[in-house]
Amino acid sequence: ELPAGWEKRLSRSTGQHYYLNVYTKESQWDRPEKPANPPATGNGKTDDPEEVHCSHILVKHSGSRRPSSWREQTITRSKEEALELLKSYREQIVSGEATFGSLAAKYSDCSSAKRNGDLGPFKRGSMQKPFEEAAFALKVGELSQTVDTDSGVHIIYRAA
Ligand SMILES: N=C(N)NCCC[C@H](NC(=O)[C@@H]1CCC/C1=C/[C@H](COP(=O)(O)O)NC=O)C(N)=O
Repeated sequence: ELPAGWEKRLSRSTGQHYYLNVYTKESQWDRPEKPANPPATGNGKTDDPEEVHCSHILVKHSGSRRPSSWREQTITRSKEEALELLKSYREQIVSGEATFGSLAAKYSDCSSAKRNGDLGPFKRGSMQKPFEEAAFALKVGELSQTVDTDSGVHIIYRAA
């Protein structure tokens, strides 16, 4: 009996059997011992990855380390206001009313807004700790809750 989430297939080229992870579509020759991770939201990748590829929406506030951005010369909103804004963006994304990228492009106080919030792939050690911890805890395809850094408050989407 195969562990859950795997299928036994026959390779036409070699006539050998191989095993297909029905969630990630990855295949392997060796018979799997562990059940395949059923995806919670993304493709179930939860092992601590070498690097992650994330996008974020940053809303700065008066306590930000650099209370200025392409959007606003001097940012004076309070942290509470910033959190309210971010929560409304998160609700719009979760409800499907708006896409992450479109809200990042319009409202993110980070220069990555020009790339729909995309930060590209990064390893541990490049972002501020709270951001890194939240990003590396996400599954692929998952959206974080609000995250606090010296830059302001963020929501993070893990693309890969
Ligand atoms: N490796 C990549 N892609 N870029 C280098 C990022 C450097 C890193 N940045 C951050 O940690 C903040 C929080 C997450 C994203 C980010 C973006 C900040 C936010 O805006 P700021 O507070 O700087 O005005 N803008 C750029 O750096 C840091 N160690 O300060």
